[in-house]
Amino acid sequence: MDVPSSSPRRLPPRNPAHQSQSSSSPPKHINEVFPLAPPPPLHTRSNNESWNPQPSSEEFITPSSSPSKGNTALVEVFDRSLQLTPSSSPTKPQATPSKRMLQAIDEDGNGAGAGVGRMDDERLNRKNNKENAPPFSKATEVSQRGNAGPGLQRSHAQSRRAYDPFRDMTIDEIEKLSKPQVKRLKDVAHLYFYDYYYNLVTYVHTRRKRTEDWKAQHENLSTEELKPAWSRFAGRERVALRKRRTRLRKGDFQVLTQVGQGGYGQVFLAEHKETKEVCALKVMSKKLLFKLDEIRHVLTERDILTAAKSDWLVKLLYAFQDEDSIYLAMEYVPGGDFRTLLNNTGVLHFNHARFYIAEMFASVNALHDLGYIHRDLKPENFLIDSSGHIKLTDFGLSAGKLSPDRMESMKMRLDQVKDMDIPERSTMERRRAYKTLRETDVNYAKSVVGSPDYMAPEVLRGTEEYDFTVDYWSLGCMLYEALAGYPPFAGATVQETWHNLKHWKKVLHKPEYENPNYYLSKRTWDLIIHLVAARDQRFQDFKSVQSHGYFSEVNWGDLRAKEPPFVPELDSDRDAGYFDDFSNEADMAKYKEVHDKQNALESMEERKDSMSKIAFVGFTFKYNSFLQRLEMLYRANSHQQAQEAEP
Ligand SMILES: Nc1ncnc2c1ncn2[C@@H]1O[C@H](COP(=O)(O)OP(=O)(O)OP(=O)(O)O)[C@@H](O)[C@H]1O
Repeated sequence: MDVPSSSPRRLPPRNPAHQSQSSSSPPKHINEVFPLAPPPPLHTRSNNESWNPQPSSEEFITPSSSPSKGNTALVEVFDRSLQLTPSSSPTKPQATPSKRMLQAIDEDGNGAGAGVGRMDDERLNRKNNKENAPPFSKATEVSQRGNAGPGLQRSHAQSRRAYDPFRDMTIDEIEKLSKPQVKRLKDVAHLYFYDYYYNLVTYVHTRRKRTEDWKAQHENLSTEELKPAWSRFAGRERVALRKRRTRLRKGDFQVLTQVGQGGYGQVFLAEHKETKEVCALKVMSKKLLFKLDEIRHVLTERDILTAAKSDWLVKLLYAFQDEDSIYLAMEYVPGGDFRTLLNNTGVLHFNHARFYIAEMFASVNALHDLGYIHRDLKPENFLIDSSGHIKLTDFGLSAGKLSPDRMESMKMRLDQVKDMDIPERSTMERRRAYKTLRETDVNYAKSVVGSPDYMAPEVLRGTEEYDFTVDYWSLGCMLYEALAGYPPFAGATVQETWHNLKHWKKVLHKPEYENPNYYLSKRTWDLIIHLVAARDQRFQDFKSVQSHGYFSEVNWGDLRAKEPPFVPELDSDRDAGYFDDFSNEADMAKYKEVHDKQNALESMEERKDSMSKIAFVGFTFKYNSFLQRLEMLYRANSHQQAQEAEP
């Protein structure tokens, strides 16, 4: 057996083949898998259609030039637009450029200097009105008419109280509205409009601010000096405008290397070509998702990633799609996963195991706080960040139920092994058998059905209701593995593992060690048997876990401040040395079953009818902290409205 190491900073071996990745030399095989797109075509438009330094009609929605005031005003704008309540006429702020400056700009008749055309106010207004048409037309119309009908004339507070969204609906319609899919689309629509308004308002605000700053900085220049400076400024603005109009595509990312292979696609280390932002880009084939009936799961994963504001959960930077694939660009977590750490260390020192299991509980609790159950936790889902702390990823199965195919397959396996004759095995035998199984059965870890080692029996059986404590079971199995060197139900073959799970009560034993210096303390075993336990014997909540004696040395309020046992040694933020080398045949062999299954599915006849665009509505996302704050404000606001409306 491996002797647990107590050296605090011994690092698991790295993968020298793909350490620091540079964007200039992507490995050849990656370009074959993921051909680099040509540079985006330059945006072409007429000379006249360029940025105009004059305040435009769309600026009326910028009530203040001070950012903090602007934010409050923004919420009011959203509030107003959502309520369709007329407010006092929006004021049109007057930018007051210095006379000399305007003179200098206007002198050549083209406004913004050589090469930069100028759109006259009227055309710009027309263009802006067109751009703003859908969300603003109603509100503008209302405020211009000054007579919005009895409902819309009420005061702000009155209209809030009197608003009943179900007023004119039939029972059928109300029922439809209560369905989860419809609720999700409603949330997506909300977010869409927030995003729309946020973009619109901040764009105008920052554009005005930039112009004002520029004017303030150039106040003392002579007329001759002003013209070229203005021309340069206008050029930069044109670039900013162009950028604003482009949608994210896979060609915007330079793939550096592959870092992961999942059941539905690959994960790449990638870099945004323009901003140089590094991310983990998860690419999933739409065809495969349809065929595996996994769309709901991927949408949930995107929803969770979007909602994740915790340091314990991997953050989503962007989500986008094209005809064939969907893309999740997540923060890149460079220290590899907990499986690699376990493989490299064998058995963990008891203090190190405590550190990791406490962090794993904290991350799983962050997911539970969002209202989701993971259901399929395994060491591969826990990533180690650059500081050595844990982050949870892969929320694909947190959608409610496993796919019917997978449930069927699991039930079949449980049924097949029920009468198997398994010899009694000692801890040592089981530890050795597990090691051999992992080493020889290269597909063990990546089986498409999933290795059942960590799954709670009620999830495997699929016949009864279950709750978030199924994740406690999985964490208990991981703690057992970290201390024993094998998960509690691991057998010498996969069938034996299924058999052990079926008879888990009989199979669960306290591990023994060859080295007499090692043993499981009473409190450690007590914790494990309250995690790997029947539903009614298991811990019922996170508080009970936290207050168990095993964690008495753990400061739950400040986990991330504690120095981790291992801190990855990274050459740069593009270092992929802690992940498998996907250009190495031996490393790739363990993904063979996944690839074969994916290829077989890909070549099956397509169900074009179901590949409808509607399935992925609301997938697109761009990380935006302000937007998230706004969403929270909106929720708080709705809550307040609901309370006000109560009799
Ligand atoms: N944000 C990230 N940073 C670094 N590596 C990552 C990141 N996300 C995923 N990976 C790597 O990619 C692997 C596969 O990712 P993930 O588990 O999300 O894919 P999946 O298709 O959902 O897998 P599964 O079939 O297990 O559900 C992970 O085990 C990990 O090694």
